[in-house]
Amino acid sequence: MEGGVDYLADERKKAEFDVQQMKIVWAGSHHTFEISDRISKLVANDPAFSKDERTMLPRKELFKNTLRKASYAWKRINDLHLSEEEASQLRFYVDEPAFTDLHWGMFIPAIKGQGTDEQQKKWLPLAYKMQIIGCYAQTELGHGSNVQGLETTATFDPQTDEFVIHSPTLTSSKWWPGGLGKVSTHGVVYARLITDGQEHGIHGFIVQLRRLEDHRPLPGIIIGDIGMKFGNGAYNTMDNGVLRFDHVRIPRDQMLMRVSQVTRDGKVVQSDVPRQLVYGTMVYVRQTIVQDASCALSRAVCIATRYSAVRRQFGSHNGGPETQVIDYKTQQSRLFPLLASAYAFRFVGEWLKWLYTDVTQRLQANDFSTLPEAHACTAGLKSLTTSVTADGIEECRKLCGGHGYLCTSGLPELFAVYVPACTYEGDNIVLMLQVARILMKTVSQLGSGKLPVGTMAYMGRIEHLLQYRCNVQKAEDWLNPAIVLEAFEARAARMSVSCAKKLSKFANPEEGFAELSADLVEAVVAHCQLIVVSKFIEKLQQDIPGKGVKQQLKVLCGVYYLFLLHKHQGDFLATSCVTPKQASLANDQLRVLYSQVRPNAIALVDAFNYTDHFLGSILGRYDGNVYPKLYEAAWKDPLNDSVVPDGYHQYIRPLLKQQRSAKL
Ligand SMILES: CCCCCCCC/C=C\CCCCCCC/C=C/C(=O)SCCNC(=O)CCNC(=O)[C@H](O)C(C)(C)COP(=O)(O)OP(=O)(O)OC[C@H]1O[C@@H](n2cnc3c(N)ncnc32)[C@H](O)[C@@H]1OP(=O)(O)O
Ligand SMILES: Cc1cc2nc3c(=O)[nH]c(=O)nc-3n(C[C@H](O)[C@H](O)[C@H](O)COP(=O)(O)OP(=O)(O)OC[C@H]3O[C@@H](n4cnc5c(N)ncnc54)[C@H](O)[C@@H]3O)c2cc1C
Repeated sequence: MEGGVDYLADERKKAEFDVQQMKIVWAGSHHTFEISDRISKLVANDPAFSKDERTMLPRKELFKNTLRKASYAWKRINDLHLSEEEASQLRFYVDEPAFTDLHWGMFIPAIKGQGTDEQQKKWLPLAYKMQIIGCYAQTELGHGSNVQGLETTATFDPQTDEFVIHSPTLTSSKWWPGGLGKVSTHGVVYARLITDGQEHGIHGFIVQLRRLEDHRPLPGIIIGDIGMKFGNGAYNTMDNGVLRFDHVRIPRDQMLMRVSQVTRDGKVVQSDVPRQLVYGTMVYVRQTIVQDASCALSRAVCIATRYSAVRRQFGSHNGGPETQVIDYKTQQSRLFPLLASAYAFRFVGEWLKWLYTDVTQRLQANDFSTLPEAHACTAGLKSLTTSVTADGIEECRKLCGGHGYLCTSGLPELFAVYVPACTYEGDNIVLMLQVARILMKTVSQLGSGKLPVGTMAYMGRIEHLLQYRCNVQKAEDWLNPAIVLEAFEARAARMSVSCAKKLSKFANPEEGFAELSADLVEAVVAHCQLIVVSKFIEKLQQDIPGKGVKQQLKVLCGVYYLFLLHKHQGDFLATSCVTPKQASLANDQLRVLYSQVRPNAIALVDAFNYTDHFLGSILGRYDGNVYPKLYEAAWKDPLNDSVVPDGYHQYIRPLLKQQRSAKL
């Protein structure tokens, strides 16, 4: 509590579980909880990190303010000797998109993943100390999704042992990289490698963009910001940039050479590392985006849940209080599945982080066998979780009625910052189609004796899944995880097999794939939902201490999968995985679970342990003191600086005068 009366105290008393233990489950461990709790408070209590008025600042001031915060954050990180984990928590809780996200989140990982040991030794210490600041310059004006279509060229000049980086067309201008527009001194620039007149595909190059002395662009380089983006404040704190090269020369050893090398005489040598590792940074970031989805969704859900308990509308009896809107079943059926999804994404994000760490360790030992699984899981889950989260934030805004539309609710800015996650790091549909290719390949190999592995292993039981009949007889049967898993597996397998059968009728598989792409995306959604459900169920098999904690998670898990079953009952019925009667029983059980969530709802969002600073929402205040604070905030709007607005004499008075004389 941050002082004063707690208007949600009665709600908190209803909790049937140990909230402190749930906070630890949410954080992942005691250790992460301790760090995130300490650092979030450190940020919240430091006025230099205040977020007030961010949505009202003009772009230049907003950007300068972000620079100030980023530089102050760096000072705090050094003064307090924060570890890497603490530093990244600090940047997270400062909660303002900035060039540092790209420097730490993409530039450094690109060098780590694609640079040789020597290159890492040379560049990483400079980057770690922020003596250089980097961005990830891949997307161009003409191409983003189609990476092979990038036009920037890197032509090897054997005379000088240099690459010549060039933007041959307007559409080859780099366009979008965050941190590029006004800050980065360097970039990992993706370009078409050309040696001896021959093309060798897309590779990354470390290119210095600005002079370290005065920050001016180096000769042959044009850089700027691409302009205002969606929303007030929001992602406009980021300098997404445009960049053009006019025959800019860099030394040969600035091509990232872990995947392929160019020798002194211009020969291209492939190492035994797969080519796809050039895309490795995207796999890394997609994995962090899945973790971030649970943060963004939980944040919106926390706001909507607290406000739904404060807000009362209709239903007063004999002058008593009106009904809290959270008690309306329609409110619960919109809000609680999102609450459950936030927890589900938390656990699948945790698992994905494990998978990524495992793949990285294998890659270091030259074992590339799990790379396709990592690509499929990161691409599919990034798509699924960001789409649900973006829609979920908007649903939370609607759940807060009119006040949700105010900037002071925090929801408009959260939405504006979050929605591009459906596009960056791979457009969600484009990524789903990548997973579809892998799914179809898996189905086509089923007869060959090659057993599917990892998250596709269930396909290995295809005969059984095609014959499966669900044996749910009463609503409570839907609480049995084994029954649920089989139903989700059968649905996903049948949808994939159905697509594969249709595909096989096309003489040209590429044409068939294009024609069936909408159906394929639906099959991929079913496959990805199965992954999330199965990881939630796996989580429940762990030892989870704390009174009532596991029980609450079971309820949320049930809400998550039964909501999906209800929402996608068309899929389940069309594939004969469940009967109409069983679908109806699932919905009956879902209603029972909603009533079990209700008394715990506030405690379940308290378990996210968000400070009021981080939430940035009057509606989501911990103490529920919404109305006086909304009233107070309105008066701080610059429009209320004067009683009579600027422009009155120019525009309003003449209008009123003209109407008066017309009447007379
Ligand atoms: C308010 C809060 C603010 C503060 C928040 C702080 C906390 C934030 C935390 C997290 C958020 C992170 C924020 C990030 C900021 C955003 C920055 C954005 C950056 C970008 O957008 S960078 C640019 C990203 N671009 C893309 O993603 C492009 C998408 N396109 C592609 O990936 C590819 O081109 C393609 C895969 C779609 C197609 O490529 P290509 O034609 O070459 O390939 P195919 O022929 O289809 O496939 C060939 C072969 O390769 C396999 N493959 C493809 N990709 C991969 C991969 N990545 N890894 C491994 N393998 C891959 C594919 O399966 C094929 O295999 P087979 O040959 O069939 O076996
Ligand atoms: C806020 C933000 C930050 C970004 N930061 C960076 C950065 O730091 N560095 C960087 O390099 N890039 C960055 N990007 C660029 C981003 O990665 C691309 O915008 C993204 O990969 C999508 O590519 P695109 O813009 O080419 O979309 P397009 O591919 O042009 O998509 C347009 C439409 O076409 C559809 N489509 C495209 N291809 C297919 C297909 N094969 N089949 C079916 N439908 C298809 C898409 O689904 C979409 O509906 C950023 C973008 C944003 C919005």
